[in-house]
This record gives sequence, C-alpha cells and structure tokens, in this order.
Amino acid sequence: MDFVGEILVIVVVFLMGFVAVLRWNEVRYRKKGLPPGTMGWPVLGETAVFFKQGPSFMQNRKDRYGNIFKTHILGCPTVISMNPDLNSYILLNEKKGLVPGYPQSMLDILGKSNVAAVHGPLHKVMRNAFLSILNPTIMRENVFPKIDTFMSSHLSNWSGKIIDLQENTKEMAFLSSLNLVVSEGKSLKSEVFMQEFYALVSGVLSLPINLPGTSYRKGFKARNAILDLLQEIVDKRRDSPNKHDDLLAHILKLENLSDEQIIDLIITISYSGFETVSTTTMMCAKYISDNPTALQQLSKEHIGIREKKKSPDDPLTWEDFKSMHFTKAVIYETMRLATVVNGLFRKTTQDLELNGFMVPKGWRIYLYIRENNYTDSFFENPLAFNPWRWLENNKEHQKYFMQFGAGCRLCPGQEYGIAEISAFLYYLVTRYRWKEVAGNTMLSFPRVRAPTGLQIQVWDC
Ligand code: HEM
Repeated sequence: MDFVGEILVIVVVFLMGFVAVLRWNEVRYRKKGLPPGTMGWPVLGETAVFFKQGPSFMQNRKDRYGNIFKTHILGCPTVISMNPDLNSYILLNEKKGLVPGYPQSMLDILGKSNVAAVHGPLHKVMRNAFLSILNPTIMRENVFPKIDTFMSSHLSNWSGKIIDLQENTKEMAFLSSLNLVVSEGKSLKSEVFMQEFYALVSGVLSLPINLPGTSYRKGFKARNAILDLLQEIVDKRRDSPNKHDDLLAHILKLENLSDEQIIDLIITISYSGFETVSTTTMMCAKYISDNPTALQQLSKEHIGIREKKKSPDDPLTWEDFKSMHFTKAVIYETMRLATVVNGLFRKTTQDLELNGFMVPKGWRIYLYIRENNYTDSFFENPLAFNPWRWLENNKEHQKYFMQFGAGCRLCPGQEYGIAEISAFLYYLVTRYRWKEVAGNTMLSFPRVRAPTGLQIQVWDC
C-alpha cells in the first residue's frame, strides 16, 4: 500500500471509531420514556456546542424534538425544558423531588452551604439567615443609605472621561456588596480580593476538570484564597471589642451557623448579586441611551426627586427609592430584553414523570426561561424596549417573567439588587450626559457581555 493509501485507511478507521463512540453514547441513554434528543460525546456531551450556539442550539432542537428534549451538558445527562408552564410547575414544586441542580463546579466553588444549592432543612436555615440580615428594617435603615453613599461617590468625577461601563459596573457591583457585607473590605487589599473574586466567578459555570489552566482549577484556587481572607476577618471580628455596622455584624449575631456556613453566606451574597446587578446596570444605561423617550421620562422622575430636596447633594432616602416607579420599569424591561438569566438548573431526587416523559433520578433539568421574554403572546412586540408595559395593570405577562425565579427560591436579593441599580441610574442621569463610543459590540449568550467593553464618553449635565 502506498503512503496515500495508508493515510486513507487511518482516516477511515478514525472516522469509524468516532461514529462507534457517538452511537454507543446514544444507545446507553436509550431508556423507555426519556424525551428525544442527542447526548454527544462521552463526558463532554454537547457542552461545547451548547455554549457556542446558545439560543440557536435550543431552537434547532426544539424544531426537531419539541419543547422538551434530552442532551448532555456541563458533565451531566440533562433534560431541557422550553415549556413555560412546565417550568413554572417545576419551580413551584421543589418538594416533589425537583431540587436545585447547579453544576458540580458551582458547588465546589461557591461552597456546599451556598443557599442556592442546598435543599431541605439546610436550605431553610441558610435562606432564613439571608432573609433576616436583609429584612425590610435593615434594608431601609442600614443597607439603602450605604448603597446611596457608595453610588454617589462611585459616580463622581466622570465628566470629560471615557468610561468602560462593563468594567465599571462590575467593579461597582463587587465593591458595593463588599463594602456592605464587611466594612473592612476597602482596607483589605480589595484589589487582590477583586481579582480572586473574578476568577471565582469564571469558574462557577465550567466543566469540573481540575487541570492546570482550566477555569475550574483557577476558580477553585480563588475560592481558597477568598476563604483565607474571610476567615481572617471573621476571627478578628470575634476577638474585637469594637462595634461594626455591616452585614457581617448581623450574620455573627445569628445562632447555630458554623464558620463555614458564615463564609459561604458571604460568598453567596457577593456572587449572587455580582453578575446579575452589573450586567443589568450596564444594559439599562445602554437601552436608555438608545431610547431618548425612555431617558427623558427617567430624567423627569429623578430630577423630580432631586428638586424636592433642600440641597441637590442631599442623599436619596428609602422613600425616594420606593417612589421610582419608572426606574423600576426600566430595570424590569432591561432584564427582559437583555435576558440577564437564561435558565435555571434543577435535579431530580427520584424517577419522575413530567409532561409524559420519564426523567430518571439524578438527571439535571435545565429550565430555559430566555424564550419567554421574546414570546409575543406574553410580551407584545417583544423586541421593542418598552418600559411602559411594566406600568400597566397586566399581571398575565408577569407570570412568565422569571428573571428572579419563582416559588421557594424566588430571589431574596431582588430588592437589594434593584436598589443598587436605581441609585446608580439616579446619579448617572442627574449628573451626566453620555454617548456611546463607536465599536461596541454585544454578545448575549451564555452571558450578556461586550467582548471589547462598552465605552461611553461622559459630560456634566
Ligand atoms: C438584577 C439582579 C438579580 C437577578 C436577575 C437575580 C436572579 C435570581 C434568580 C433567577 C434566582 C433563582 C435561582 C433558582 O431558582 O435556581 C435567584 C436566587 C437567589 N438570588 Fe438573586 N438575582 C439578582 C440579585 C441578587 C442579589 C443582589 C443578591 C444578593 C444580595 C441575590 C441573591 C440570591 C440568592 C441568595 C438566591 C438563592 C435563593 C434560594 O435558593 O433560596 N440575588 N436570583
């Protein structure tokens, strides 16, 4: 056989090998009653194509198999549901064996007491702890004034500068919650802390492959560094006679929480409000500058609040925040149109029948909620930025708006997050005018992000 012939034989053998492995992987998941779909490669499944194609991966499979199908992503056999009513049912029925099913990477990196990952009695303990430290009185008297002071200072001296809103809002979300949770945050090498935190965030949704250079390995290392920093703060606090006025002081008053649970709670607060808040804030600024009528109405609301104050520099009050109805509508509409949260993960604790399909025990379910936001029977003219729709009395579409989740997992940081974004927008709109600099492009999946940043040129009002 000549050289070309040998190469051909090798290629054919390889191709046959690939096909055999793919086929074997399909056959081993062929159980009666499972939804239709494909499983891809052993271990890797269809993760790469899922991330690469995002919404079109979903649409292709929906066209081929219907709105419930199986696949293998992020290291697990997974059923994807694009059925809005089934998604609501799953979120409202955790007790029927539909518990959170976030990928292993998230549990390893955010900790095994992370509220969003645990279920049963531990979930109750951690969620109650969370709700008690962000209760309405603490929110009004302690948290909101701090958010306001932080935002007022964060948005000072922007005039004449080019600001990268993506970087800036990330920094804002991280520092704002660090400042609130541990008041030592600022003096505590916050730059080092921030870099470790960014590495932790990138590892949270990754394949759990612990090899040098993987996001998972970097995220895990960052977790350990953050654990050391936080443990040092907790130890010092316990030995300190000084009084502190931050969320950690409230957390340390809670009974029956171990140090590990306290630290996981701090990481959860910082993580949960990081990407959601920073992305929503960045996209709010983008949408209002693209929609002059919305910007005009927002300015009117904010200037109205400022004009009622003795001095324009007086801080925002809780009552001011509560009166910002149009601001809240802008935030909701931004979350809908940009789809800050694409989907939620659940896991079955027993074999379950869902919509006529069998989902085996231990499988993941990915509730793909993105599509609801662009369905015209839920949101008329869904591709238009229309904050006014949230001021109407139509509650029907709100049932399908799941950006804050639903049921016993409904986001407990919702008001805190909206307060941060509202205060940011207030100082942006009342102090500055801005214009996007050319060359900004946006990607929408798996995260909303501007690969080269979102630059704006800023002037004083
Ligand atoms: C615009 C901002 C935000 C969005 C879009 C958002 C979205 C969500 C969603 C969709 C869930 C449900 C997850 C699930 O069912 O698996 C959730 C849960 C959660 N969120 Fe938020 N969130 C935001 C802000 C925040 C903030 C600022 C915090 C912290 C202060 C926070 C803390 C949490 C926690 C701890 C949970 C888990 C609750 C549980 O499992 O009981 N979130 N969030």
